[in-house]
Amino acid sequence: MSYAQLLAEIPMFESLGREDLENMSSLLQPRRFARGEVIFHRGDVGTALFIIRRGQVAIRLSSSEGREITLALLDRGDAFGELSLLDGEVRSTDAMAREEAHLLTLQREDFRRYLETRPQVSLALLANMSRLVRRTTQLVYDSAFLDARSRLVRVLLELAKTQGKPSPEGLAITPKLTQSELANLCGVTRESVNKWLRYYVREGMLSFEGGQIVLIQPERLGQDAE
Ligand SMILES: Nc1ncnc2c1ncn2[C@@H]1O[C@@H]2COP(=O)(O)O[C@H]2[C@H]1O
Repeated sequence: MSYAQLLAEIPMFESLGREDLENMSSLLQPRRFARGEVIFHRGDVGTALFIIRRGQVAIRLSSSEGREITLALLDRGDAFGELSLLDGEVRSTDAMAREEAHLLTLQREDFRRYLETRPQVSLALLANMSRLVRRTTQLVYDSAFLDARSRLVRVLLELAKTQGKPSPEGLAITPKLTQSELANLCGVTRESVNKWLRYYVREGMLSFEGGQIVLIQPERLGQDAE
């Protein structure tokens, strides 16, 4: 698939016409990262926007004692690294390739030129940033008001909504997540995740298929954690 076709699938650039897409394609640089490789660190200077062609990228924060929170799991067609290009500050998070990742970069000046000359791209970017602020607010709400079980359920339901695929038993969460990764996404301990996953398997609301979590009865799961 050509770069222009991929760009046309990205909500931020979907308003661009064919000529703009071809033009932007010619400005993209391919970059490959091995599984587990760091794409950038929090605090690095941001010089480019990243677009995912293949693979999965985790947007993460880590503490000096080695604790981690995963803010988002991104895959094909997602773009990241826009914040530092907009405000000129350093990278706000770490980004790491969860599996071999084929990325494209668009340099800051080129990205900004599209924002300045194509209002639809700026509006789509604002919509994207609104979602990001909402998700971050939700994260603050969850950490302040929800217990471990409800946070786990909320993250499972969100993953199923954004990255779920129908499976024979229910709705499979496509990224294969270890319990530690799930714990990092929920901001709870791995032990809690283990305890509640086993509970929901026993209750018949959840199962595992080839390493993927399957929500058998998402509605019941949602009601259970309310
Ligand atoms: N809370 C968040 N949820 C999802 N993505 C984020 C969040 N915070 C930052 N990012 C992305 O991670 C990137 C890190 O580098 P930037 O700060 O340049 O741009 C950031 C956004 O693209």
